[in-house]
Amino acid sequence: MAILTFIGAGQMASALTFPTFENGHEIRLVGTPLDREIIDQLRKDNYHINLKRTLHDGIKYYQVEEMEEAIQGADVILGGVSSFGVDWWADEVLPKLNKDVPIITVTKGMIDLENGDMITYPDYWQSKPAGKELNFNAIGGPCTSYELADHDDSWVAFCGHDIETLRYLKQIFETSYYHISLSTDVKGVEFSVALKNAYALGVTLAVGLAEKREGIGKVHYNSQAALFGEGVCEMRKLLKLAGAGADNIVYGAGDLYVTVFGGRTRKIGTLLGRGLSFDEAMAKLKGVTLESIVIATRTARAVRNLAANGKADLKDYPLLMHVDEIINQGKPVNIPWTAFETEYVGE
Ligand SMILES: NC(=O)C1=CN([C@@H]2O[C@H](COP(=O)(O)OP(=O)(O)OC[C@H]3O[C@@H](n4cnc5c(N)ncnc54)[C@H](OP(=O)(O)O)[C@@H]3O)[C@@H](O)[C@H]2O)C=CC1
Ligand SMILES: O=C(CO)COP(=O)(O)O
Repeated sequence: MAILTFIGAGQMASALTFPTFENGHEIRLVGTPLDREIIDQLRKDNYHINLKRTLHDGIKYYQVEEMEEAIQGADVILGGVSSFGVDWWADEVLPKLNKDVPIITVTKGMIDLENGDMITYPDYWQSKPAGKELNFNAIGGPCTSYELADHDDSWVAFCGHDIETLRYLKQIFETSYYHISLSTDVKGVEFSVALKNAYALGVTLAVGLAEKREGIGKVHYNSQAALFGEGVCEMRKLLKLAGAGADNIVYGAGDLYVTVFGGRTRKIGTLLGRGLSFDEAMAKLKGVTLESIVIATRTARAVRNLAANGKADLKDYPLLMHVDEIINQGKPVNIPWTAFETEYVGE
């Protein structure tokens, strides 16, 4: 049995208590300053008010001021914040961690630098003085929290620089329904699953466009599939541009699929496709975790910066550029269909 301390009691970290608790480990779930109500309710009856599932009886719950007690004696630390909590995690959590205890984080995203370089969250945390000596690992791949809690079969990738640590983590987390590949290509896994959030917004514009034409609830798949194909194509190019292994597209494409059908990003793409302005759509979704906006903005900015230095061609990313125009320049949805067309002539 190992002692696992999860810091951040959002939906994904809380869903991961299912495989790990069922494997017989001691689970300590610590809330962020924003998770107070979640922890209060869990302490009463194990019910998670955002995940909308009852967690296993026996999990230990901690408010943020009890974090140090929860970290004492832990064998693994799991980071559960979203992109919006990355700096809180860097400032408030990293200084309390021990270099001999592996860390695994669920946060999907990346940070772009002024020169257009893109860095993963594990690399960002490692660049902090308190993170220098820590052993960061991360989870990527298609896995909605509520479906994991329901024991639907899920296949993800654990990535990190040390394969022995990854193997150790895998035997702690893996169950008959939570399947884990391992990869030391951290950039590849992390970028792939970060990018899917930008493109999930792009694909789900088609959901809203069909509803705008034919009424709410009307579904068409041709247009969604066309945007999905273009999205995967652009993600693959972006992986190469960022210096990451393009084979990792397998995790990003799977993640794009699940997010289009079951993720929160579907909500914003659909509203924009129906014709709401960006501000109207955001107002309707107040309180929903929408990382797609952050990732699309950062990715488009990185590509524009690289293009300005002759290292990228904006014409290779028409869907990303259009998503950026919609969310950052207030432009209406007008899918650039002809920009997706290609011509291939064999040898
Ligand atoms: N690796 C994987 O397999 C998967 C990863 N994910 C990713 O996991 C991450 C978390 O997702 P999920 O749990 O669903 O999201 P939630 O919104 O449920 O949880 C986010 C967590 O981050 C905290 N947080 C948000 N903003 C701040 C802040 N400014 N300071 C401190 N803490 C903050 C939240 O507090 P509060 O609850 O109050 O907002 C909460 O603890 C995301 O990056 C998501 O993309 C999602 C699915 C699968
Ligand atoms: O990352 C996810 C599934 O793998 C969930 O995506 P959303 O944040 O859009 O819900």
